[in-house]
Amino acid sequence: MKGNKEDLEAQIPRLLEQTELQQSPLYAPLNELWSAHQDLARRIDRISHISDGFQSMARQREQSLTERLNKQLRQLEKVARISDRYQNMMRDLNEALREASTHDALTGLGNRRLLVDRLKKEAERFIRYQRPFSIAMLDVDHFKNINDRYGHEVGDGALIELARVLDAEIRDSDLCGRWGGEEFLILLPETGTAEATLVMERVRSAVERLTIRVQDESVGMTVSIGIAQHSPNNSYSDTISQADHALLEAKRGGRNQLHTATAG
Ligand SMILES: Nc1nc2c(ncn2[C@@H]2O[C@H](COP(=O)(O)OP(=O)(O)OP(=O)(O)O)[C@@H](O)[C@H]2O)c(=O)[nH]1
Repeated sequence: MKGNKEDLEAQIPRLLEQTELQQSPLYAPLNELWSAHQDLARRIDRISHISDGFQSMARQREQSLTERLNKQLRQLEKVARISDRYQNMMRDLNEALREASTHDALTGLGNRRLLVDRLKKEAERFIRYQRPFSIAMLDVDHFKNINDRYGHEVGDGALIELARVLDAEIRDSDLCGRWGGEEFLILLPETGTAEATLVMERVRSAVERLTIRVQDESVGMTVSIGIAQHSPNNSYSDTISQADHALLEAKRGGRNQLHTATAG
């Protein structure tokens, strides 16, 4: 069919050019038919051109839409990554803030706020279940001398070492925190005076054995300790006061010793 069409398209113009055929009655209708055919072919050509253009435009639009979507997707992924990182940072920051608000920066032990919090809970437990607990107040003897003689930095180092020993000597269920300066508080849950005295004597003796090296010198320290058992009708701060008074007695008694508050 294709071959025939090509033949005809070559043949007809050739026939129409032959002057001797122009006399034929078929000449005029053939000429007219040929012009109409050519007109139609030109129009079909134009339409297919337009359609091609339209298709490539649609393809381009489709491509640029895909590109735009991919770009947006990449941006969203980036935002999600940043948001993940931001959330992790916030979590770490919260954790650091929580740690800073409940722990002492120098020794790493719990601070006064954490101790008070635990003391309140222990006092509530006492009211509900009558579970005994004791408090030991501990103060470094003549600590000022260490600072004055070796400097504040050595004093800081001594407090860090002391905190390590205190923490190592108590039980997991006990809580040792820095009450302030060179004063520490140890909370002993489920513990009456007799048992608290045994634990704290162990602590006192461990501190006595502790020495810190300052150049060629070995520097030692001792602690005085006041113990009080929480009792009915007392608030937790009453018990702290009793332990404080007992500590004062231990200092008065010559330091490096324990004193236990009388019940009441
Ligand atoms: N290096 C250092 N020293 C501290 C810190 N907190 C408190 N001190 C010092 O601890 C010393 C406490 O001195 P005092 O209250 O006179 O008591 P002390 O010398 O321990 O004597 P007694 O308690 O009576 O045995 C002061 O010199 C404070 O400056 C600290 O974080 N680092």
